Amino acid sequence: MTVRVAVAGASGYAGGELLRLLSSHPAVGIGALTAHSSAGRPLGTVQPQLPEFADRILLDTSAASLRGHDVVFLALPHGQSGALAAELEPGTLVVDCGADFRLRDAAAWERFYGSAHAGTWPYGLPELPGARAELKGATRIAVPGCYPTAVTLALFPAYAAHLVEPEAVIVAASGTSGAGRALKTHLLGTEVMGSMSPYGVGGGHRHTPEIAQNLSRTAGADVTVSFTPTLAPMPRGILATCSARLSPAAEALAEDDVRAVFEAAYADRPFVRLLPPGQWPTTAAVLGSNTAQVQIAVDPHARRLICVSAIDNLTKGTAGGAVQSMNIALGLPERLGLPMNGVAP
Ligand SMILES: NC(=O)C1=CN([C@@H]2O[C@H](COP(=O)(O)OP(=O)(O)OC[C@H]3O[C@@H](n4cnc5c(N)ncnc54)[C@H](OP(=O)(O)O)[C@@H]3O)[C@@H](O)[C@H]2O)C=CC1
Ligand SMILES: CC(=O)N[C@@H](CCC(=O)OP(=O)(O)O)C(=O)O
Repeated sequence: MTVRVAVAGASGYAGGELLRLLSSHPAVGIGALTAHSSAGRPLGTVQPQLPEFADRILLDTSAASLRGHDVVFLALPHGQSGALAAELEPGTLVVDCGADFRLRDAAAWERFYGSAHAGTWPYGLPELPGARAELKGATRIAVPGCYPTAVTLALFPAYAAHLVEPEAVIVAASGTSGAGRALKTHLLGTEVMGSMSPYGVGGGHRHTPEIAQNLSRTAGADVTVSFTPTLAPMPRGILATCSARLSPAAEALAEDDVRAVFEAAYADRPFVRLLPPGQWPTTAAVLGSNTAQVQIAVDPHARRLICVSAIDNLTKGTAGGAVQSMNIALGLPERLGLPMNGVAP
């Protein structure tokens, strides 16, 4: 079977990573590639790392150019997906890398994104308990944000097993590609090189409600999240350091017992790797791979559980996660076409 796939936003970072992965996916044939300001140009002029598609002319992003495919990936700025998806055939699988359909709470959407809520689609984080059943056969999928992917993978076992209190503190560093390709002053090389800086401090980042939604869904109770993102001088990668107070019952557990809970939770999640004791996740080790590395520690003095994860924001954090969800939706093997190994050094 060949699945005919279109990529909208093929000139952007997420679109480029989708094409890198889809080009070696054995069940996929690449159809239309669309863009906005780069429409009319050959893809090779904006994605020189993809020689296989160098001569493909980027089309305008419209329903007309995207219709007639089995799968359409949308890698567009927030707010662009809803109207476009509504014009595509209901039987087409639409996988949206943007945020438009991630949140269930319309009020939270309006507060953090400042526009009308478009709706809610099945959430494309297959590792979350119950997610695979929801994704199988789905024709609309909302791919998670990159920080929510890193944080949720690190913390969900603790919330699923009620090891921690419903209040998490997260500090995460991201590479600059997380902000997309469009030129932004704070991402100029001279300002970003040799420096780390926080942003969205004080609960203002739009991924805060998405992280809370994932952890609350897992815990079956409201989880409050304090999330501080930071910008790191590297092109790709997220390192998320997450902690939560141990629940009274879990305080008596040895670290090995907590570890056993995480091992069980990740047992059938091929893209999550709990590292051996003493080894810590690094962004370098997951570069270009769809793997999330996780490590945990119990801090008995502070009575907190610390969970650290590393992902490549463009692979597991966007395009890889999107392809993984596509595989499940179409009934293909979850790992098909996805790299488990990274690029190093
Ligand atoms: N970067 C990341 O780590 C992650 C990104 N995402 C999401 O994926 C989506 C794409 O992000 P990313 O690739 O980083 O962004 P980029 O800025 O790199 O790319 C944006 C793409 O959208 C196109 N575009 C721009 N404006 C419009 C418009 N008005 N209408 C239609 N198309 C338009 C651009 O075309 P052109 O260049 O021709 O103008 C380009 O192809 C976003 O929703 C983002 O939030 C999700 C998770 C992580
Ligand atoms: C470093 C950086 O700027 N990162 C982006 C997150 C990227 C991401 O996951 O994106 P979406 O939710 O937009 O899909 C940010 O903080 O806005």
